Amino acid sequence: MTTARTIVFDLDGTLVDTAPDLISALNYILDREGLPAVPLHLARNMIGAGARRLLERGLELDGRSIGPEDIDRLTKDFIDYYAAHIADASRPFEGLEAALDDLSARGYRFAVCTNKLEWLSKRLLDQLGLSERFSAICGADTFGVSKPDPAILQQTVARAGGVLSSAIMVGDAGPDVGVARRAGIPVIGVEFGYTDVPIADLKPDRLIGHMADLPAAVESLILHRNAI
Ligand SMILES: O=C(O)COP(=O)(O)O
Ligand SMILES: [Mg+2]
Repeated sequence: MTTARTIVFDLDGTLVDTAPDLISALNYILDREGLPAVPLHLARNMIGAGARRLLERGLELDGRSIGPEDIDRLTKDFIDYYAAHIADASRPFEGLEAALDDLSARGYRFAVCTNKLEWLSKRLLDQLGLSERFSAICGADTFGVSKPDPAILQQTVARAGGVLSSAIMVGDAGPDVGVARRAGIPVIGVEFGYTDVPIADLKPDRLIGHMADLPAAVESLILHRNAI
């Protein structure tokens, strides 16, 4: 019996359009600190390196740099607020569930590898009714390393019961392409997510502009790999 192939997904900007709730939480903190709000279109591309980094980037926009203790305190407040509003406006990207149905019927299993905290990721996916679809949901605190460290991807695939040699990564930003490259697996980039560097410039193996195109991109990667 062969092990099911594993598709490992990034979460923010890949599975779920989380920017509205993340940026509301950021603006709640900025407002409390007496700083102006960051507009959604600017703030979207600051997502991707975890809550603390998002907050630091938000503060840097106003030329504010604060000490580690203040950042710790603000990060905690940010997470408390975000956790209470995690699925107010966040929704799966269009076509996600149909794409997962299609791929699952073809025998793929799924995992999540995100730089979000694990409990926040599980809470979000629970509230959207998506958790059951994933064999493993791993975040920046699950193994003590975050993307692009390849150890997080290796351990996520293992926790999902898969093997790295038949895994594919799907993501929207530099840490996702980086983690896949360093772990030696193919990567599909999505064009609808959050990234400061255009995803095409990061040269993923395939690029998709809509979730409906995911099954065909996966199959073409597998065909390509089998032909080598
Ligand atoms: O929340 C973040 O900053 C990153 O999350 P992601 O790794 O799922 O994109
Ligand atoms: Mg992302």
